[in-house]
Amino acid sequence: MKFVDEVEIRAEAGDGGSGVVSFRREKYVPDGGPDGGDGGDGGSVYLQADENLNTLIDYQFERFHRAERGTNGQSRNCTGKKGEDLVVKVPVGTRITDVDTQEALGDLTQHGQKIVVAKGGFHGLGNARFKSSTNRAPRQKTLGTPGEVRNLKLELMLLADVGLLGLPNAGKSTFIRSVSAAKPKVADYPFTTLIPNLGVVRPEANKSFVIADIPGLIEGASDGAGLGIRFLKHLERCRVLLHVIDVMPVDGSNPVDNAFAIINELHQYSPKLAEKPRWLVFNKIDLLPEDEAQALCEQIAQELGEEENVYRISAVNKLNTQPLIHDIMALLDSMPKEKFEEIEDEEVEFKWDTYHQKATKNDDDDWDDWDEDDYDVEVVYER
Ligand SMILES: Nc1nc2c(ncn2[C@@H]2O[C@H](COP(=O)(O)OP(=O)(O)OP(=O)(O)O)[C@@H](O)[C@H]2O)c(=O)[nH]1
Repeated sequence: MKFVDEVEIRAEAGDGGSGVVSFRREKYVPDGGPDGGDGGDGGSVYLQADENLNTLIDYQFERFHRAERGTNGQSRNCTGKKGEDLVVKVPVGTRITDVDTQEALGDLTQHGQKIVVAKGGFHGLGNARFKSSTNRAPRQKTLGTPGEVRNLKLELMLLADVGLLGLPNAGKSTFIRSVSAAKPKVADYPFTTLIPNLGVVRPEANKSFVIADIPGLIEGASDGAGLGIRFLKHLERCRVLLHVIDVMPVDGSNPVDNAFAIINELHQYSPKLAEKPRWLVFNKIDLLPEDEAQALCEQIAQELGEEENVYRISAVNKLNTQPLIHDIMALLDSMPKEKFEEIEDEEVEFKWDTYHQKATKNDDDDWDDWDEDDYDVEVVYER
């Protein structure tokens, strides 16, 4: 299972500076020779892995990355200045592909690893370079070459940092929509149409985390069918759970009973997930006057035996959501980072159950003439 963060950027290296034509002119030196200097090389664009980043989201807002061009040469044999390189930081695990040629340029798998994605142009030559015994006053020079320009696709496998729990209708999707800055792509879902809701939350520039709904926790996913187990394996690596509780369920049910139902299900479903830090998020507090909402949430939290890390929000109105996401970011920053390793897909066992031979073949038949129509092959696979 993969959550893929994907962005396209454009990397433009600097052009090389051109060489110049110039001659030495000094008093009392009548025929000063050529002194036109070379240009400077253009700067290149590099991508470098940085373990402090964990999504590519910043590059959705910042697509163009240009390195400096080299300056032209000058008289008195002065060489132009080399254009400054540009180093673009990306998270460890980023895969880079050239969009136009589909060429894979590489994977950045270690902190600090750096690759050049657009090479700076080469400098042009000044006329001093063309001086020879036969041509003492050359008027030749060359131009700098253009810097490389590439459209790049950056892809990153994401881990969900935060898992959302809650009954249907508690407001999980609304919450993800209201706090997220982008939606990563969900790839690889061959067996299901049940797509988890995902969002990248970006409390400030260069800081982000991934939040994921836990779909089907209640509706029988514990039988292990399809997505349930695979998704759960992925989520077992999230670092905090948010338990979203509807303070005013439309069906008139009791929020405490509802919360206990989720907690029980969680323990049954995945003891590993049940051990994660779990914060209570009371949602839809806009439906009640403030003091009533506060009293009700305190009472429910008390009945659940959870006094710490309790939040009251209205996902629809984005009320109090900012302090919550800042606290999550602070918690995640304080925890050690998990490295991404792709979780192996559940094995599908192929069982060749029936293999009927229709035609009778003699041992001396030529097996190269094997024709699959001669056989009635049935494949049964069991999960
Ligand atoms: N008044 C109010 N309504 C809300 C709030 N948050 C969500 N809702 C409403 O509650 C309903 C359910 O919200 P969803 O976000 O779809 O809930 P969900 O938990 O994702 O539900 P499932 O997708 O069924 O799991 C929608 O009609 C929302 O508009 C809120 O803060 N205040």
